[in-house]
Parts: sequence; structure tokens; C-alpha cells
Amino acid sequence: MNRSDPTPPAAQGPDRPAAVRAVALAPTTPPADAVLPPRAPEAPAPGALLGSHYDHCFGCGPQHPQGLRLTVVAGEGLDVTAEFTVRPGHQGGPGLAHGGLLVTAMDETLGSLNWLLHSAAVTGRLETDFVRPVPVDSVLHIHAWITGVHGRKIYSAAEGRIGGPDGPVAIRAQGLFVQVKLEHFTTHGRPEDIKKALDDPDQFKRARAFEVNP
Ligand SMILES: CCCCCCCCCCCC(=O)SCCNC(=O)CCNC(=O)[C@H](O)C(C)(C)COP(=O)(O)OP(=O)(O)OC[C@H]1O[C@@H](n2cnc3c(N)ncnc32)[C@H](O)[C@@H]1OP(=O)(O)O
Repeated sequence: MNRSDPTPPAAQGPDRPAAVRAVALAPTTPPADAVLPPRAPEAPAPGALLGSHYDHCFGCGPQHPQGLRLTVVAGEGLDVTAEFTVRPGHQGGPGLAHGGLLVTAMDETLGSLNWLLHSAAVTGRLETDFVRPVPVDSVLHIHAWITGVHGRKIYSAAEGRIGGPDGPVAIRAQGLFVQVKLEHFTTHGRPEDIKKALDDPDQFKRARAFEVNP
């Protein structure tokens, strides 16, 4: 068994599919020929508060009872800032944020970069480093930025700080998102939720706003 290979032993060896090998080893740092495109003409203005992409989203939805209620603001360039207030319901260890929820906050913030390119993309790969614990009641100040675009792949990075936007780093992340069409959601999502979202004119408008033609 190759110890540095993240695929399960059964999927290793010469017989495993090429796609598994390619995906498992794809890095989250952009290749040399990746580009940094301009902000899309439809991108929210710098300083604009980005709305939730879906009211029931665990990361940003205002209607999700236990969600993170992340608020995200467009930056000057290909970047956003976000705030996540850690509440008692987000605990892992006593008085401390659960690591998985911190990853969710990073994932959601990196996903918000979609707004700047005006295209929908989903997380393919996400790497995180937990640098210091995050206490309940603290605000995680996240800054996320696009590091490169290569075909349908969007590479990005983020840092989360506590004690203020210039406070010490508590978590770092690098992501590889893959652009998808609206059908990604309508094909794979639970039908009743898709129907409810499409029946809501506001949600439908948002979904359409993300439509992409790679
Ligand atoms: C309604 C409002 C909307 C708004 C929606 C906004 C939502 C934001 C929410 C927060 C973000 C999330 O949590 S999103 C939810 C979590 N993520 C998911 O559920 C995604 C599940 N995975 C998938 O559906 C799929 O595997 C995809 C879409 C990621 C890729 O499938 P595909 O479309 O068939 O593309 P494929 O040909 O395989 O790959 C395209 C290129 O990306 C690379 N690639 C693919 N996967 C990976 C990977 N894991 N790691 C590295 N690289 C990868 C391939 O090598 C290839 O590179 P090359 O050959 O071109 O070089």
C-alpha cells in the first residue's frame, strides 16, 4: 500500500479507474497556465452584502434554524470577506467551535466567490489547516480570494482570524471548485426541495443568475 495515496487500498493498484487516480491527486494550487479573470460585469459592487444563495442553506440561509448564518461581503477584487459568529450550538469540545463547522464556514465563503465570476461552482476538493482553537461567542473573520481559473476549475484560498479582521489566524483553507450548470442541482437535488425553490420567484431568479455555459 502506498501510504501517501489517499484512496482506499481497494481502489489502488493498476486496475483502479484513471478518473479516481486523477481526482485523488489533483492539487488545490492552480497550474502555471491558470488565469485570473476580471470580475464579471454582473458581480456585486465592492462592499455589497451578498445575499444567501438559498434561504435553507446550512452555511448562509437565514431560514436554517441551526445554520451558520454566515454574512459575506464582496471585496475590491476577486475576493470576499465573511463573518461567522460561533454560537453554543456550534460546539465540538466544551466552549469551542466544532472543526467540521469551521470547515463549513470556509467552504461556504469560498463558494461565495461564485458571485464574482457570476457562475455556479461546487466544491471538488477542500484542504484545511486548523491553527488555533476558536471559542464559542467569538467571531471568525474570513477572507477568501480566487487564486486561478483553469477551464471549469476555480482555485481559491481563505484565512479565518479571531479577535478582529487582523487578529491571529485560526484556520486556513484551499479549495478547488468545479463550475456546473443549473442541471447539477435540478438533477441531483431532492425533487420536493427543487420544486419549492423553483416555485419561489426570488430563489428562481438567484438560481438563474448563476447559470453558466462552460
Ligand atoms: C441554485 C444556486 C446555485 C448556487 C450554488 C452555490 C453552492 C455553494 C455551497 C458551498 C459549496 C458546497 O458545499 S458544494 C457541495 C459539495 N460538493 C459537491 O456536492 C460536489 C460533488 N461532486 C460532483 O458533483 C462532481 O464530482 C463534480 C461536479 C465536482 C465534478 O464532476 P464533473 O462535472 O463530471 O467534472 P469532471 O469532468 O469530473 O471534472 C472536471 C475537472 O475538475 C477536476 N476535478 C473534479 N473533481 C475533483 C476533485 N475532487 N479534486 C480535484 N479535481 C477535481 C477534474 O480532474 C477535471 O479536471 P480537468 O480534466 O478539466 O483538468
